Amino acid sequence: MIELKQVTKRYRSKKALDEVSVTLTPGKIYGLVGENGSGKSTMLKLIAGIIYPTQGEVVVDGKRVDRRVSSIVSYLSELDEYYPFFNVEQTIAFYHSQFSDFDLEKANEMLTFMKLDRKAKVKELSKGNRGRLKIVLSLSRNAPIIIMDEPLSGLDPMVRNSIVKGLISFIDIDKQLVLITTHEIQDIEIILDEVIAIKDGKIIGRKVVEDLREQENVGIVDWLTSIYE
Ligand SMILES: Nc1ncnc2c1ncn2[C@@H]1O[C@H](COP(=O)(O)OP(=O)(O)OP(=O)(O)O)[C@@H](O)[C@H]1O
Repeated sequence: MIELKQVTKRYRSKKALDEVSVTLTPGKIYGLVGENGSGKSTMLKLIAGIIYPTQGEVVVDGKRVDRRVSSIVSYLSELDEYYPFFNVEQTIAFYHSQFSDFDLEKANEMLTFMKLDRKAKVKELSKGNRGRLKIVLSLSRNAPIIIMDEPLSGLDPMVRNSIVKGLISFIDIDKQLVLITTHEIQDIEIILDEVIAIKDGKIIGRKVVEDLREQENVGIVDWLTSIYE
């Protein structure tokens, strides 16, 4: 479970999150959406314990986050954070050595699914293939919480669909809580349980995706357009 309690985060004079309170429960895939600079990455970094709130508290699985919580949170950052001279196989082996919950068998299945060349040097991979490798690394962990910052950015529109289908088959939805930020809302809509909209550091709406479809007969983009106006 993830709880943000009245969380404000300031970077010098800039308020990136403004008294945000939200509770996310296991067994669901959440989408966090909002314009550039609305505070999405800040929220993910607070949950991962990479940065800390200016006010309020972040609680993950019952514990106040006061340091990096990499043992329970698998965090896929927006940035490329691996050793460029390693090849794909060596990168997988490195992650396996770092995280006790890293599932080598799952990683190998995902590499095959993503059609990644195990011998290719990371620095020589295309942006799209680096994106695929990042997804493999983060989903290969049997961590209770998976947070992914823009997992589809840089991926070709033609392959996004198959990657999204892959995401769902490699997430253990009975046990894991997944939080994804994305601008590619339409591509990811199919796998989301709930969507949370953020604007200027405040949560301005939250919906169960099935309710939007069944009760309001609209998709996420229609709903976002209506609340952002
Ligand atoms: N390290 C930092 N120092 C100063 N300001 C920052 C820092 N990181 C983020 N900000 C500012 O905080 C606000 C929220 O940034 P954040 O990266 O959380 O937004 P975002 O919703 O993830 O944006 P994007 O969709 O562009 O990735 C922005 O105005 C950004 O410029």
